[in-house]
Amino acid sequence: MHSSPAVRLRGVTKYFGDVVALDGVDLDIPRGQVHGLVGPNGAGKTTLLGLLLGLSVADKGTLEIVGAPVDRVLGIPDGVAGFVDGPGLYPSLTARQNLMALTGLRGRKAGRRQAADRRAEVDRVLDQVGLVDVADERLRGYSLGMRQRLGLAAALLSTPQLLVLDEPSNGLDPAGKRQVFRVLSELAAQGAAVVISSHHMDDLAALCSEVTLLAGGRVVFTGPVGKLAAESGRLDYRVLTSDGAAARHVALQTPGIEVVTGEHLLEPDDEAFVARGPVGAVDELVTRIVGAGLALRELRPVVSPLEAAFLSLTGADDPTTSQAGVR
Ligand SMILES: Nc1ncnc2c1ncn2[C@@H]1O[C@H](COP(=O)(O)OP(=O)(O)OP(=O)(O)O)[C@@H](O)[C@H]1O
Repeated sequence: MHSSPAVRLRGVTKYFGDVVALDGVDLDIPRGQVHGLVGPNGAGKTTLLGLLLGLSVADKGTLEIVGAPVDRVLGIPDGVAGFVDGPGLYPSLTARQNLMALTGLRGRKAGRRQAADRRAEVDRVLDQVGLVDVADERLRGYSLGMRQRLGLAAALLSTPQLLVLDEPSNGLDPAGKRQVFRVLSELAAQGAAVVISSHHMDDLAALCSEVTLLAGGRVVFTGPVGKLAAESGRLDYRVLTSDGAAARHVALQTPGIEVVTGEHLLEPDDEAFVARGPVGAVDELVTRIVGAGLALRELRPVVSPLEAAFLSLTGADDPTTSQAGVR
């Protein structure tokens, strides 16, 4: 077993001209987990992924990947695979030809390998990502989701200890997403670290054991998803009862509960209302509604706990902006 984390950053700073894209980032990402990077636009997520992939170098600080210090030179560190801005593959070749070409390149580095071994490896990764049936079609005709899967297959060829992906579910249908998530989870279960960046809170909640929240180039939070959700002081719940007016009155009398108004939060003529408060106050509200002889027909978070934490920690949790999370 390896004791070093998959990623260790200390004081990492990256400038683009006057812009500070990363500002003194300290971060440890353990092996054996899918780790999510989340944050508003321009937070520094892609910049961080680029450093892990050796696409750029830090201006200050130190970076260690799978136990080895990263020098200030461009180039993908040993044991790392992945891509940002889409996988760089040849559109005029088939999926299988692309992957064979990649194993050929690697073969040159690691000594010649038998063509049969390479073919078996290519078949293995094609099967993992569900592209066997279309493996002999040219990429030119591939959809975005198929290209994403092929990019993942290419990354898996090297059995990475650190896999880095930007929005891995882009373009994937629900079945494709499930398959890709299973592959990522299996890789993590085998001891690798998988670092993904995403704006999709549902995906992050489903896939990641830990997340790092970046804002303005700084780490605002890093740790288990459950802990992040708990940091969100207040949650918004849609409350539907047998008597909207009476329940609203009960809510207004319940300590810690605020009734959030705003047409954007509800359907027109909706009997429901939105109650905002910490979990304990919402518990009390439910008890009071039932105690008042009203039937509670629905109680559901308006945004997921992860999204609520994101909004609160990045300072975007006023009612106007939280409507972005309302479906
Ligand atoms: N090549 C570049 N040249 C100049 N500025 C850059 C460059 N790359 C990133 N930046 C700037 O650095 C900051 C961080 O950008 P980055 O792309 O890392 O954010 P992000 O969190 O990935 O955002 P998004 O969610 O929009 O993809 C932004 O202010 C961005 O404009």
